[in-house]
This record gives sequence, C-alpha cells and structure tokens, in this order.
Amino acid sequence: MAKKRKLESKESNVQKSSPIEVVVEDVTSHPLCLHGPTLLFSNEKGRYFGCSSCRNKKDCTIHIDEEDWEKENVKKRNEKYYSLIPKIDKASAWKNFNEVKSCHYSNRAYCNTCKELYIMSQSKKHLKDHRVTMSLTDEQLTHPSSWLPTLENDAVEAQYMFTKKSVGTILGILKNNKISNIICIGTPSVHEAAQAHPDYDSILLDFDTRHHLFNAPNKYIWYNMFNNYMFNGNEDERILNKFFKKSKNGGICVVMDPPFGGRVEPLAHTLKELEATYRRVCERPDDDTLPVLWAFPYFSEPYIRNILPKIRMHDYQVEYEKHKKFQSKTNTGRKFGSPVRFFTNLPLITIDLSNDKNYKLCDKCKYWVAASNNHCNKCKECTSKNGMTYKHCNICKRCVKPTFFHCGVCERCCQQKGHVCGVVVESQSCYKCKEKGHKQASCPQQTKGNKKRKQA
Ligand SMILES: C[S@@+](CC[C@H](N)C(=O)[O-])C[C@H]1O[C@@H](n2cnc3c(N)ncnc32)[C@H](O)[C@@H]1O
Ligand SMILES: [Zn+2]
Ligand SMILES: [Zn+2]
Ligand SMILES: [Zn+2]
Ligand SMILES: [Zn+2]
Ligand SMILES: [Zn+2]
Repeated sequence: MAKKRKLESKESNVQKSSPIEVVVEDVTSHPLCLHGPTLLFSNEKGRYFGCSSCRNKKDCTIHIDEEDWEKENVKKRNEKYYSLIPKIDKASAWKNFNEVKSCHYSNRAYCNTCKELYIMSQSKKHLKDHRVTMSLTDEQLTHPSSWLPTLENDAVEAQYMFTKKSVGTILGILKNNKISNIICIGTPSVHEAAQAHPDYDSILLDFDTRHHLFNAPNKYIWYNMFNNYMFNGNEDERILNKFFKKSKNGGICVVMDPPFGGRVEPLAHTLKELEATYRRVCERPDDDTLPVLWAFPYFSEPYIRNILPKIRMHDYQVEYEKHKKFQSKTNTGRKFGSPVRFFTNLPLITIDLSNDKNYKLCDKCKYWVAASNNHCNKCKECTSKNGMTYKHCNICKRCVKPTFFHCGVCERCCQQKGHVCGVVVESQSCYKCKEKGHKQASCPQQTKGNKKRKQA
C-alpha cells in the first residue's frame, strides 16, 4: 500500500523519534484487525494492541489495552474480524486469467473500480464511470505492476516502482551470488521480471490483493510483512514452504521493499521468523543465514544494524520510476539522488556497479561506492551516507556532512543552517550513536537497562 509511503526526502519525516515502541514478540495470540494480528505497542501511558500496518489511525482504528485483552467480552468482540477479512479465491482468479489471456488483446480489460480482470464482450457493468484499462497486451498481463493504477487516491504520488535499471541491478546481484529463487516481499516488479527470465523463479508476498488476478495460485501470497501474516492461512504456508524446499537447488534470497515509513522492528522480526522457517524447511544449521536484500532509506541504518547486525548498508541509490527525486543525479540534474539503499547480508562486493559511471570501486572498502563518496583514512571507511561528500572533524573524531560545522559551545558538529547553541534540532544527530533521525532518548543503541529506567 503505497499510501503509507509519503515520499519525502526529509529524514525528520521518517523514523521520527517516536516515544512509541513495538514490543517484539510472537503475535499469533494478539487481537486481530483487517490487517491480521495486531502488534503490541508501548508508550508512557501503557501497553496496547494496535494495527501492524496502518500508521495513520484513520486507516485502522483498532486499539485494545493490553489488560483488556484478558477480558472475555473483548475477545468475543474481536472475533468478528475472522469473518470480516475477505477471502480471495486464487484458483478461480487464475482460471479467469487464462480465459482472458486466450482472447484477442483488444477484448481484454481490467476495471480498477471493481478490481476485476475481464473479457470486454462478456461484461457491460464496467461501462459507466468505472476506471477501466482496455486492450491489455500479453506483456501487460504478465507485468501488471507496470500499469496498475496506484492504490492511492492522490494521483500525484505515483507508484513506487523500481526503474528497470534497479530491477536489473537486483537480478545482477542475485546472479553474482548464484541465487535463482526469490521471495519478493512488496516487490512485484522484481517478481514479474524474475517470472519472465529463464534463470530465476520467484514468489510474490504482497498486501495488494490485485496481484492474485494475474498470478498462478502458487506464485502469489496475500501477505502482511509487518506481522508475517498470510491471509490464506495454512494453504499459503504450505506454498511458501514448498518454495523454500525447492531452493535447496539454486539458493534463495528475500528481496523486500517496504512502505517508506514502516517500522524497522516488526520488519526485522519478520525476517527472523522467515529465517527460522528457512532453516527448518531446508534443514540448514542454526547459524545459517537467509540471504536478504532490503531496500530502505539510509537514515534507518542504525536501527537496522542494531537489530540485525549481519546486515550492512550498501551505497547504491535505488531508483524509482516516476519519482524525479528518487532517480539518479545524472537523470535529473539534481544534487541528491534517492535516499533508498540496499541493506543486505550478501557480500557487498557482489553489488557490481562497474558499468554505472556514478559509482567507483573503493580499493580499501573493497566494494562499489558513489563516485562522490570519499574514503576517510581516519574513519577507515567511505563515510558518506546521503550522496554528499562528507568531511572529517578531528574533534568529534568522525566524518560529518559538508553542511555541518564544529560548534565550540555545543561541543559537537552541528548543521550550519539555523544553528542555535544548546538547541538540538531533530535533523541533528543523536548524542549517543551520532546517527540522524532520532534523539538520544530514543536511540536504538540504548541498552535495555537504560530504556527501562527511562520508562519507569
Ligand atoms: C514501495 S512499494 C515497493 C514496490 C517495489 N519498488 C517494486 O518495484 O516492485 C511497496 C510494496 O509493498 C506492498 N505493501 C504495502 N504494505 C504492505 C504490507 N503491510 N505487507 C506486505 N506488502 C505491503 C505494496 O503493495 C507495494 O507493492
Ligand atoms: Zn489494521
Ligand atoms: Zn467495474
Ligand atoms: Zn572506502
Ligand atoms: Zn572520517
Ligand atoms: Zn565536530
């Protein structure tokens, strides 16, 4: 659901220093909402169950205090969701797809108002005021993400699809790792490219149910990545397990691109649960790693590293269609490119950008970095995160953005623009981990003991 992903390149808009924490635990006994099991949240007022997926209360109003969940009447009332979550019939959708496909392309249509793929000569109901895409070519039928209208009402915020180049880069990374099976979580364009390529196989796990109209039943799972929930239950679990099993030959990788403002903790928990499934189904040892390629904004790096230490951020700027802001510098002439990077546990050197002139191979880091990134011999790494060239501050003993200066009063490097001594603005970095996007009070690197003391 692209809705939740307000594309702002301002880091303060994302991963805000929210006082709400997610209590990461098994969610199977939690109350349900239309998005599957809720998550347990905790703030200074107490602990409550809320929607795993909707950040905006308007989109999903569920709110149950933790202590109320013990009450019979609350449990009883929540049961209604079992019947409220609609069922999708993948088998008949696939039958319909093949019937539509057998027709001449001029007779094939998709109604976005009704979310139906249909044969035009057989249906008149969509004629009036419905949003219909007509004359679907074979290419369109197998690549619906390239033309399906965005789920959002706001037409200005187009879909957040990777450019063809980014999809090619992803398939290239997998090839370099000799991986041919892909679990596409929220990445329909990668799934569609993999399906069309003889060297890959894939399965799409996505919340957007429109994909079941275009996929064979074993190629799409209606899924929520924030609670690792499969809406079709056991049947889909079996399908995913089968996909894992098959990957004993050819390797496997999760390729995930969550909505922009999604929280790291539940996503990381989902990856851990999928890893456990992978080890169990594929009979892998307990310390075996499930390969992951996760597209997410660079300013989430400290959060991700904190929870998943094996995952590292690469410097490649992931490009998106129709988003000038998110395309590479050379395409748009803009100073900054996309803030989205790959977070991965695959060797960074396998992200080969040798044919992209915006990148260079750092012989010290031994992987490809943005051409504008400078290797700092003091920090011993290519330190830029956001595409600018960082400079080293000898007092702070770290590299900072070029727009920062060392303030003697504050005894730290601060953003030049609008600096007021003693005032920590949100876009400044955390005093503890020196990273941006949060203040010390909500630093992900805070020890558990510290956090508890703060809450008490
Ligand atoms: C930002 S788009 C990524 C699309 C990707 N860049 C591509 O080109 O295929 C986010 C994707 O995640 C899906 N999505 C949104 N919320 C989700 C959720 N809670 N669980 C699973 N998928 C979700 C959307 O339907 C969409 O396909
Ligand atoms: Zn919900
Ligand atoms: Zn219609
Ligand atoms: Zn370097
Ligand atoms: Zn440095
Ligand atoms: Zn400094």
